[in-house]
Amino acid sequence: MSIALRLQVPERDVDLALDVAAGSTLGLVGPNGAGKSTVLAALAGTLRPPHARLEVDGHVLVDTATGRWTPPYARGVGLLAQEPLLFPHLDVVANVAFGPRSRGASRAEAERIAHDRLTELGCTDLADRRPGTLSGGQAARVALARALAPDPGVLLLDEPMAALDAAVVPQLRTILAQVLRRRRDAGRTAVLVTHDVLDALLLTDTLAVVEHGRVVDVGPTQRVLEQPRSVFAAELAGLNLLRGTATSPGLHTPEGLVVHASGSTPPAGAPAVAVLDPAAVAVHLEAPAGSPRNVWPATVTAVEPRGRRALVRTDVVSADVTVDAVADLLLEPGRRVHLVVKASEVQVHGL
Ligand SMILES: Nc1ncnc2c1ncn2[C@@H]1O[C@H](COP(=O)(O)OP(=O)(O)OP(=O)(O)O)[C@@H](O)[C@H]1O
Repeated sequence: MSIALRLQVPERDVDLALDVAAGSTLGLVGPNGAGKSTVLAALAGTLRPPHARLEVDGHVLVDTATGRWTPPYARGVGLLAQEPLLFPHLDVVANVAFGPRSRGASRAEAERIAHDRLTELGCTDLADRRPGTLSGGQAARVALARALAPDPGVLLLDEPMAALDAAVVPQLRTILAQVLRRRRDAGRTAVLVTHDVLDALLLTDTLAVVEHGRVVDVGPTQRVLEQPRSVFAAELAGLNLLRGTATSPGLHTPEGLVVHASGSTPPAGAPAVAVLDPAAVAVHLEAPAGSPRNVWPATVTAVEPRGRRALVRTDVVSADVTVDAVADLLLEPGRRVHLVVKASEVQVHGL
């Protein structure tokens, strides 16, 4: 099912358009308060936006210009929220059977569907349990089975793994990837809100970056993460991003930083971003003399240890260095340093 959404919610400063191809999974990423949940609520029908048009599979479900409004239950849209939200007084089968039952399936048919979904997700053994007796990971799988039971054309996933123990996340991610693959083959569509780069890479085909209620970048997930055009996507991918204006050797930032890059660059004067891996950034206390490389004076703002290495954040870009280097150079917030980066490690992309 394809989705075409135009959405304006002025009181939330949301004004955006999103298109999802049939059979694909769109990821939504962005800072807190950017508008991701607002998009899901508009798709699910739990929010009645002042200005919106929503087409699913060519059918107009919402059009505020004509007064058209399709209530949530008639949209063929399923939602998996962060919390499982299972009915505590019903056993697992009855929870999963609830959707098909309320859409008119007989009790036997709804239970058959519920058992099929539980089998698909490897949790038939939970069928007779009450939600209160399930672990977080088990409850998440049952909640997924319940969301899938009515076979929604569009599945909305609102950070489905955010509330889970880190230990069970990889398993649920694998299950979700299998489910989405099967649904994709049937032309079913999904929209996933996440803060996790692995979720984005493993579960989504297309990634949209939402900031301040606007889509600031959208495209194939790998492109959005590897050639980020927004600071948020760069951070998500663990990369540095500098915004500025393209020049013949690279880029100038509004703060006066000169960035030398290699490879093709956009025409001089065009708005552009420079992208570089923190592992390509060396930290020195003195500027190396006569270096043909990028040398940027910077001040350390934070040091984040990560095993044998540490991410040294500065007011310019971050550097990924060994913990030995942190100790030898006495790197700590406030320390003045010089960051050194080869031009061949910097890519400049037009915006
Ligand atoms: N029920 C509501 N009523 C009014 N404003 C809201 C409501 N929910 C969210 N907002 C506002 O709308 C804007 C977008 O919020 P939204 O929850 O959609 O962002 P988000 O990207 O999902 O954030 P998060 O990652 O924190 O969940 C924010 O300014 C928020 O304060």
